[in-house]
Amino acid sequence: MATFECTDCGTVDDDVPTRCPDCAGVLNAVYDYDTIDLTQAALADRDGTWKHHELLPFVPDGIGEGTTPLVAAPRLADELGVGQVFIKNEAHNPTGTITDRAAALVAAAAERADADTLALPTTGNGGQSAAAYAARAGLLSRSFVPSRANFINKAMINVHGGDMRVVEGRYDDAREAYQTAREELPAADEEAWFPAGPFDSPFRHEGLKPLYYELVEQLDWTVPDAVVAPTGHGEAVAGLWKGAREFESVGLTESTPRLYAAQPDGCAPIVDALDTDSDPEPWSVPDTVVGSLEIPDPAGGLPAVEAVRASGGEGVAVDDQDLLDSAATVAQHEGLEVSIACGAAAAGAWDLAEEGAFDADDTVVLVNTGTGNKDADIVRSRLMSQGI
Ligand SMILES: N[C@@H](CCOP(=O)(O)O)C(=O)O
Repeated sequence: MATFECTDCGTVDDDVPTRCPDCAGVLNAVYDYDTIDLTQAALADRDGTWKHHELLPFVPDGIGEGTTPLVAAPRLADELGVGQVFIKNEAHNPTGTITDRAAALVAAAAERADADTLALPTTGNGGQSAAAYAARAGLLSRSFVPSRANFINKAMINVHGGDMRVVEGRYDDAREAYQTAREELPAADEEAWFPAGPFDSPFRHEGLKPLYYELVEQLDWTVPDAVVAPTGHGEAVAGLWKGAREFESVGLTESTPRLYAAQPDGCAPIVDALDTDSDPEPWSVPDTVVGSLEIPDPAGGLPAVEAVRASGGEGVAVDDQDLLDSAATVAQHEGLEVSIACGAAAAGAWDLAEEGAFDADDTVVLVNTGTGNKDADIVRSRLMSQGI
């Protein structure tokens, strides 16, 4: 059974909370790991991404999220000069993105809280996921989306029946519009809107940690040496680290991987904090082609920085041109259509390899956060500008 602990003041709540009732800090689900009896053999007999139910607050119904392929990338391994590279391919989620994992648990939490609406500011993917999972649960979704968001995200929010407010500008403009709308809600409606944005509740980052559980089992219970994850709000990195610590706590593994947070250099507050050994500061002029990673003031900046630091990894910031080229290289060398966010992880892995961050026998996992289809026009434009 989970209780929820504030990462700022330590207050514990055992209801279905969103932020800390005392200080509005970020909450984390905590479990009594000493009482959890999980073995590799027992897990081999279970199916599905939510099979580690002892390590979850509850199990959502789901629509096929998770259990995504871990695909070997031998040419990348050669190019990086490491033992093995794998790509955890989150493109296989129902709406083609890692955020489906988060939305599945958030929708289940909203039902338990008797809310009727998932409400969030989003760069696009989170809104599409929320719209899909809200539809499945018979809830409404209200997404506040910047005008620059991906066409497919916006179209599919509509197709799922979600309410969408397109806000002129970038993610911070959408977030401001969301906050204003929340503040203007009549008191009677406040409870109806379940906050479904990153770190607005303990459930989104909690929903991401099975990604780590899966990849360890897919590697035949070997802990990878390094995981490189595209990083915006820090949800994926925080979820990966929590999963890694938990598997170690319950005795399923004996070590944890080094985590590397990859961000575009046009918006890299988490990498900057890691490089300067400080807390994340809002990025003043965000400007990157990767809309889903253009998060100047990440909701999970501190948890992400702490996770990367504790893991022994580091941050890596990459140029837009390099990350687009890297997404195309993964498509051309490994046949996988990855998001341009994953292009940041791939470009980051090349930079990390060059600086000697990996050993020759390392197993390195890159997280592909979503389908390349949503970004096809951007990568294609880059290739055309090179005359390809
Ligand atoms: N959500 C992003 C990728 C990962 O970002 P983070 O917010 O979990 O750090 C996406 O949709 O591409």
